[in-house]
Amino acid sequence: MTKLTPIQRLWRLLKLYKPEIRQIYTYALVIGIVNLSLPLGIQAIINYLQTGELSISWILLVTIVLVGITAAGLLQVLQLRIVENIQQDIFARSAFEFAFRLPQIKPRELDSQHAPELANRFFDTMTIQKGLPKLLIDLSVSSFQIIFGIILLSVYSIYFIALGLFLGFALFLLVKITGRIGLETSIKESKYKYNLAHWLEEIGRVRRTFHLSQNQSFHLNKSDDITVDYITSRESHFRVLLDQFKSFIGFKVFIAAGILVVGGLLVFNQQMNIGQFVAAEIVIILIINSVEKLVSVWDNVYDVLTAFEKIGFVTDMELQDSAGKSKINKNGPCSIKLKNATFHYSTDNEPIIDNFNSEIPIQSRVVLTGKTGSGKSTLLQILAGIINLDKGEISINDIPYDHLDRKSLHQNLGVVLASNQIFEGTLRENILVGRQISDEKLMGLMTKLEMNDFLKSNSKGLDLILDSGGRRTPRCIIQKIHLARAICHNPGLLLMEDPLVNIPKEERKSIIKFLTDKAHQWTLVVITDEDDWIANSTQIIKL
Ligand SMILES: Nc1ncnc2c1ncn2[C@@H]1O[C@H](COP(=O)(O)OP(=O)(O)OP(=O)(O)O)[C@@H](O)[C@H]1O
Repeated sequence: MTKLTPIQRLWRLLKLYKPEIRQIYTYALVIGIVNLSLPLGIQAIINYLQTGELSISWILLVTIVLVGITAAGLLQVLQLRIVENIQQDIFARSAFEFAFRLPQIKPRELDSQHAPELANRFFDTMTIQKGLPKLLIDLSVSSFQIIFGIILLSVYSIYFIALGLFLGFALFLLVKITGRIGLETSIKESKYKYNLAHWLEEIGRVRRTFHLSQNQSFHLNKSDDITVDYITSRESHFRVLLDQFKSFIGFKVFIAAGILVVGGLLVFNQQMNIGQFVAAEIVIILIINSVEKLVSVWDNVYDVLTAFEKIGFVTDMELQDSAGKSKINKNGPCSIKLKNATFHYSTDNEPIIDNFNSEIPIQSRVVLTGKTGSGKSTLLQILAGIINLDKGEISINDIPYDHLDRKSLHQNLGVVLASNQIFEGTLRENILVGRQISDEKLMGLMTKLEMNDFLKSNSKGLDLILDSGGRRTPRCIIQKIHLARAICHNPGLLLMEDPLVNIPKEERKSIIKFLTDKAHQWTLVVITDEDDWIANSTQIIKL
């Protein structure tokens, strides 16, 4: 997939809001024209005043100028409303994009990434939200103001056209020369900002370790290193901004000098009256203010483009495809075949699973063993359809995984992973994860898993709120929640990674008996080296 540039990403987003942006720009155009009514009105008013008479025309002109200013203000209010709608929409889009994508990203994409850290990039949605009004309103209003101002000035004198052209060309050069380097330095600065946020999260995650080894100041030194990198790159970016600002001061002086000299000479030579001179001065001030706005918006342009780059890193990650159309029956029994299965991680050259063959009949009770690092967890993820083989074939009920509708596989699958999978939510939510199962059935299952004492010990029952990672929940209960989650929907295939290590020995036997009972039609594959599991197994696979 070809990687989009930040500017292409910006265009792609703006295209979604074409009608709204067209409205914003139409209003900007009208505002640009209406704003010129001020200098023109003042010019006419001065001319009238010079006649020494107060007339109806004078009152009419003052009224027109005031109506013009009010109309421009009202149009700006409308612009703000449209931009606010776009901002809210961007937030909602981004929230769903992240929530949808994070669980679906191909494991290969995450081989060298820490998935929770990727969520930090969501905060750049706010940078886009905040930057967009400046980009859409300030940029449009300022640009039209400059264009119309120069057109109006050119009516007064041909010299002003030259001045306008010079200004336009100089601005173009400024953007061309400093734009790319500005974006590069901004992206670099942002990289260190994320590195630091990630490191601070790591300190928070293992805070006890750092608390106990505070004397070593290791965490402070590392924070210091990243902060120095950030400040150095921020300084380079700031220098680009500063260069742009300095160039602007040069333009400002040049333009002011030009208009004062040219305007003054035109008045002396009676090619321009005082009213026109004052009007031209006001137009110039409007132009200079607009240029100033453009320069200050530029910082936002970098921020917004950088934010697109950062968010794009996540949204570019490939998602797991649903693959084929063949479905397996919900709650139906499952047999599995592996033929010359081969897999290697992108960070390793050697395959972890190399030409592996195996057959697992329906209702098997399989124990998966092998020394550490032999690839047991990897094989479990292959069986679950989480990671795809490089070579060879894996099939379930004789349907190759390539042709299998992954959704139907996941509906018929129960998985217990070794890692903690408790999220912040109620006990019920943690077990069901969106499945529709009655409380009565759930309570029956929890009795089987000997969780009644725990349920009785808290007054909230299934509505008990668990912390992220189940910080205040006993490890034994966490493991039982994982188990309940895996079997509550009576799957056809049950894959488990050391599912009972934290459960007291005396309870393990009865849970193993329950899980391996012939009454359950699931096919069970468990990574373990415990004798009780082996004693109840029908097949042992050694890696
Ligand atoms: N996401 C990954 N990216 C790169 N290498 C990985 C990844 N996950 C595992 N590995 C490597 O693959 C090898 C097999 O890992 P795996 O976890 O499958 O083995 P295991 O038999 O389950 O080990 P253990 O019994 O210690 O849990 C190890 O060398 C491990 O370092």
